Amino acid sequence: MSALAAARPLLREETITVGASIGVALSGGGVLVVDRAEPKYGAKPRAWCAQHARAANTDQCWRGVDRRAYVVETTLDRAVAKRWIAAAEAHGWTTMRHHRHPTRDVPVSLLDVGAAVFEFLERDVISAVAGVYGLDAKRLSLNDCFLVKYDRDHPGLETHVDGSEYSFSLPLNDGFSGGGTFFENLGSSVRPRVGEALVHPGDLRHGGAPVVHGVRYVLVGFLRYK
Ligand SMILES: O=C(O)CCC(=O)C(=O)O
Ligand SMILES: [Fe+2]
Repeated sequence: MSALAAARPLLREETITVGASIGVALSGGGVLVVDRAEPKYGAKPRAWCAQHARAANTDQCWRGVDRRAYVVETTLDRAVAKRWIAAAEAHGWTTMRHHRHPTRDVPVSLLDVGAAVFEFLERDVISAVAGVYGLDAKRLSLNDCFLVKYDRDHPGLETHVDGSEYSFSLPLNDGFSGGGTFFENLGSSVRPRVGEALVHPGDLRHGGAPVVHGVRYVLVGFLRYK
């Protein structure tokens, strides 16, 4: 089944051409961009890179990668992201949950805003992962989901693989320098905008690039596919 057909139940059947890629209007209002180019060097149109992977090294990344990461648009806006950050700050953080690669985080399930976050993820992010990778959305389940805070005390996260089939991360703020998600195979970091989600196979080696100034908040989730 094609990526688009697999994602159809959650999509309006409108397609928008973005270079050689196809953007599909999500029922929630976002646009899912599905790259249809062959994963070979030079195949990706510049316009797509410029629009959807702006902060990455657009000449090198997203090309020649077998199992690629994607940036997709969501309906998350800054005001909502700010509420999620405030809820996490009100709750407090721990570094005890991820033993091998400790982040300073807090599980979304412990936050006041938990239900709204899960609804949003189901509607916008899990459906996008299914669409991008050609999966059955009903077989994707959220295994862990947490907010991470990076600052001078915890500037980044070493390169690693997640114990997930697919992972996603959504930036919740800007106004910091450095940061972003580093991908070993790209040799560079991707810094999506607030409102975009970065999605990738869990075993694509990546890390949290060190924040140089300011604070970076991200929402991270691990998906199982059964
Ligand atoms: O900070 C990031 O962008 C990556 C976080 C991450 O890889 C993780 O929490 O497993
Ligand atoms: Fe990770």
